Amino acid sequence: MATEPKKIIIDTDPGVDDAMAILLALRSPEVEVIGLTTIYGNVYTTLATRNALHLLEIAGRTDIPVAEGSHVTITQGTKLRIADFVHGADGLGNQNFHPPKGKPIKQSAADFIVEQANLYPGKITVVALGPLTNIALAIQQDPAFVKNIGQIVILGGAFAVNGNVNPAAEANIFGDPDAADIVFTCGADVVAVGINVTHQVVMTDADRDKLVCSNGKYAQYLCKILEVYFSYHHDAYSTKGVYLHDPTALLVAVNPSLFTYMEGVIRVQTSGITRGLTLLYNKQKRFAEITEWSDKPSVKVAVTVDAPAVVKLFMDRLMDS
Ligand SMILES: O=c1[nH]cnc2c1ncn2[C@@H]1O[C@H](CO)[C@@H](O)[C@H]1O
Repeated sequence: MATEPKKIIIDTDPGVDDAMAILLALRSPEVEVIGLTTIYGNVYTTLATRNALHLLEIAGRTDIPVAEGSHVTITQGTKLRIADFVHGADGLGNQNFHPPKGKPIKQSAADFIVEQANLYPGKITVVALGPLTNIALAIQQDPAFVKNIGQIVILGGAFAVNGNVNPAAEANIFGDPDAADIVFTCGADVVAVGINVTHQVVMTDADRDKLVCSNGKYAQYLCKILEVYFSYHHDAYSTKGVYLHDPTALLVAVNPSLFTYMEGVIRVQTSGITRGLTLLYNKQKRFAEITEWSDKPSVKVAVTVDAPAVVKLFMDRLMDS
């Protein structure tokens, strides 16, 4: 069974759970990480780039290029919502690591994504873990992109549940709703994993103790940066653990059969009090009138997850590193 690993680009705003997802990807033989692209969200883009380079140095994988992404939203907005209260001011649990030695490549994130999709038509999966600005830019930049890109896996949205920024909106979609609407309706093979799914995947305090006790190099690193993320969850959600948002979405690229999916058309609310709301039309009713969902392409949306299997895979791969 010598199947080629799937080539993935991780578009990321590291971020504690981004760090988890990146390290998990590097420990997953099913995928080959061919690049990291950066975006604002959990931190500003400049810091996201620095953290991406740092994580690759920790992992000994400085062969993987980092391309810096947009500093503004797709509508040139500069008033960004940064979730440093979830991850620490440095994005990685306030550890104040040394600056990385490496530098990002000259290409922008969107240019890199477009180039790779052209080089390997149908073969690249983008795993988008932050606001969708870079992906929307790639779509706008190259009319052939939606045909060339293999799949876009999106961590984002809150499907038929409350958001985590406010009751309407999930953080990544709220970060750039206009970009999200472009990506969801672009016609590419898109899979969305919302917080209705990731909130089922909890790494408990006991799991963290197991990581602490293991000799895994990546496990040890993660334990250093986890404190802020854990205490935020204890305060905000009264859970005895943290949500594994980004690693869960990454596992859609690694092993899609850990999830079940439905299909439908997703539109994003771009203004008003429900800005950032994701609304899935499941096509069960044929409406008499033309709607804003009519004639838009369908995407896949994760609906259930084998949460124990996801947590186990995450733990096993990080402890065995
Ligand atoms: O309460 C929150 N507010 C803002 N961002 C959050 C919160 N919890 C998690 N994340 C971040 O946003 C993505 C999931 O929506 C995750 O990447 C997580 O790191």
